[in-house]
Amino acid sequence: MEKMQEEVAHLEQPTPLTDKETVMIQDSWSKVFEHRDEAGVAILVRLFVNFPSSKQYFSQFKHMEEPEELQKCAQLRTHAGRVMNSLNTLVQNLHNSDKVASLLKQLGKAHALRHKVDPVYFKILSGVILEVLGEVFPEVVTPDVAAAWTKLLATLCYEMNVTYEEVGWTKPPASTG
Ligand code: HEM
Repeated sequence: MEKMQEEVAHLEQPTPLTDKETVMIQDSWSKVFEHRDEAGVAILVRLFVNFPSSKQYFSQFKHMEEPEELQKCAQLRTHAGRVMNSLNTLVQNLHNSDKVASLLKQLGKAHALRHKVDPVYFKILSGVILEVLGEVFPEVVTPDVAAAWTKLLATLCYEMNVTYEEVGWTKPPASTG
């Protein structure tokens, strides 16, 4: 049964990443990014299988259930590539806080205004990213590395919520689709 948090507004702002955390994120990401296609697809398939309501935004696979079928779907693979490339740009710019802020603002605006994605799914996806990376890259994602990633993803979720509030996001009425 799909369980998700109802409320992610008013998350606390995480403290800025330390230099050590930044280096741990960049080093671990470079290893993950060598396998970006498989890693990205594994993360998104896990999201859509474990949290089926997150498929509602994707016309091509919102009714698909089988992981093998989801894995082959072009729209899923395209979004997986976009997620991995956006995270790569974010990770490469961690020393430039203005750039990080503008990347996250752009991401939040597009998902709030164009795709109308409920911000709760950023929190859910963050958990899935940590889970899958920990399983697939256990030597890379040590507890300290996982803690640094947890902080980065919490920052992403916090900034999504700030942007969603700024653009006046309101939850659309529940769909039966
Ligand atoms: C780390 C989190 C995420 C990143 C980096 C990301 C990145 C992107 C990018 C770069 C695009 C294409 C450019 C654009 O339209 O802005 C996109 C499109 C989209 N995203 Fe995300 N996304 C994330 C999370 C999510 C989540 C959690 C959902 C919904 C559950 C979602 C749903 C969509 C949809 C529906 C589109 C349009 C897809 C299409 O046109 O085929 N995204 N995303």
